[in-house]
Amino acid sequence: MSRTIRVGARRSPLAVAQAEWVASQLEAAGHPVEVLGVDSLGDKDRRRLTEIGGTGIFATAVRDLLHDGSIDVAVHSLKDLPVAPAPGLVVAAIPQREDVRDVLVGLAVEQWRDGTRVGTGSPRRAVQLEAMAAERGVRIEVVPIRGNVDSRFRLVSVGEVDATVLAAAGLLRLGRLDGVTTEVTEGQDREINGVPVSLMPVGLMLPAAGQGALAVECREDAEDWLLAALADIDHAPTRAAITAERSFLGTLEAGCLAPVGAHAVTAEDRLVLHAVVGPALEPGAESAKLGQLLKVSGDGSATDPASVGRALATEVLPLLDGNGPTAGREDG
Ligand SMILES: NCc1[nH]cc(CCC(=O)O)c1CC(=O)O
Repeated sequence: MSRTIRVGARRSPLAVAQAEWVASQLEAAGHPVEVLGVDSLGDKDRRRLTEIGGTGIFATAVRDLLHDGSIDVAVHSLKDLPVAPAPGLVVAAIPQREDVRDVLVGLAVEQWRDGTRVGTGSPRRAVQLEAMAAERGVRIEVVPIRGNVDSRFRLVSVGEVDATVLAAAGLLRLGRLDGVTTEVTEGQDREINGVPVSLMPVGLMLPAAGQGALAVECREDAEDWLLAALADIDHAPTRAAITAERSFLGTLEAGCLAPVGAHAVTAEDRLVLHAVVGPALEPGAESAKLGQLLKVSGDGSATDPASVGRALATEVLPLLDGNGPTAGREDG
């Protein structure tokens, strides 16, 4: 017997938009749905994520409601979800991924000079931004910022930083790239509220494992009709790609906030995984270790994506030489 599906997510504008999107998918399949917002510690605490400690702070509050039965389904950004499975819960659906790329918001790379201030709280983005700058012979200053999409945008508009990096998926889900997305090609500048934006090719800025994808989670003892409803919105190629990316991350034992980028693409029965591993580096710290930015690729069968991720990580581990991503943590 089916009934109204209660979908819970954090109360941030992006999390709510994501939950509404999942709700609309379920509604289209004929299921009545109700969306509930949940307050989480990660949203209330304004310190840097690297200071708060613990992984999955965004997921915990929503998961608590799954456990106590006040919601049936939780919607998370996959890239914020720890790799380790949550006891008693299952990721019952991974819907089709949104654009996986990052967007450069503000001053274009060609205009970066020594001392250009680029804001990001993400070690993954920081190491790649610094490498891009180094390639052009300039030293930028990476400024540790965080906050939601709108507040990060504002820091650029008011000149607090010259540029920042945001996930295209977040901007798209919030409708910020509406009307421009189909025309925006990589590197071609567009403007949002007078601020230039440009999609960064994955060859330049490798996204975080799981970026652009959602995890739709429920209790493992959920009723069959609910599991079936969620299975209907699962997207097998996205699940395979994410499985490879996360098994790479998990094998490196890098937290979800580590300076690691991973992006998998499936083509028929094959899966190709590209990854980048940076030195354990605090944003804003002196980055004399840029030579350690390691770019690797591997491929294998799309039917066993976890082993593709594991194999690539196993190749990388000896190269890290004790300087790899330890408890490095990432805000994006
Ligand atoms: N870490 C914050 C976060 N988690 C998910 C997204 C965007 C949506 C996505 O990547 O799926 C963002 C914002 C950002 O990185 O710009």
